[in-house]
Amino acid sequence: MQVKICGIKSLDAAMSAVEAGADLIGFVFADSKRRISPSQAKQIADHIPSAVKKVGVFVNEDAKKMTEIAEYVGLDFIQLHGDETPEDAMTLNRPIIKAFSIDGIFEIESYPCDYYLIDSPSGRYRGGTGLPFNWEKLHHTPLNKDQLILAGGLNEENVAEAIAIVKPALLDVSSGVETNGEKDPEKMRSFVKEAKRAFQQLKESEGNDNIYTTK
Ligand SMILES: O=C(O)c1ccccc1N[C@@H]1O[C@H](COP(=O)(O)O)[C@@H](O)[C@H]1O
Repeated sequence: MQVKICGIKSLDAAMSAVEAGADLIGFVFADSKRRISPSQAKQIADHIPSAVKKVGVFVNEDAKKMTEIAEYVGLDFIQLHGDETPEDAMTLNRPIIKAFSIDGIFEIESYPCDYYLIDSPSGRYRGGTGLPFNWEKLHHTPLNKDQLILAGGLNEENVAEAIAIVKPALLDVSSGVETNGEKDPEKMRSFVKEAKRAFQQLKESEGNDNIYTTK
């Protein structure tokens, strides 16, 4: 299981996310209090080890512009967080993360993407609401867990329960690792530590279940 820390706006925040153990970091290029320009993102991205993947978050952006920004910044993934059509996604030059609201997951079927990100319904902006949804709703959805990213209001207190219920391949967090609107190094460390601990515990319990059921 991997952790993405989204809404990175400064080199300090990016380095703290890397030190905390984030596997991916996200830059928001959409209407948001976390919006960053492509040139600011490039200055940060140039200092990030290549093992940490860089994700650009877009909302209903022109496909040609997304491709240009991805090339310029050196993005590893494009995250589509709006109403982008499958045709839009197919023209892009990077692996795709497609965000769906928990209220719109019926649209997931056959969308051409590498990961499905399930988020809470939009608030003022299309994402980054800091609000969790009822994770049990995902139990009734036949999704490939290897492609599933869970987002929406995750934090150090609720992440273990979220992992136990949803068992996603990847977690995405933004608001839950901030204090007064800025990324908080201590919260990022605690979040990643707790997420990895909970995942390890889940793996061990599933391993034990397997041993038990094969006896
Ligand atoms: O973070 C934002 O401001 C944002 C704005 C527009 C689209 C997506 C955005 N972020 C994504 O929102 C979710 C959940 O964030 P949170 O943990 O609830 O704050 C996550 O996928 C971010 O990538």
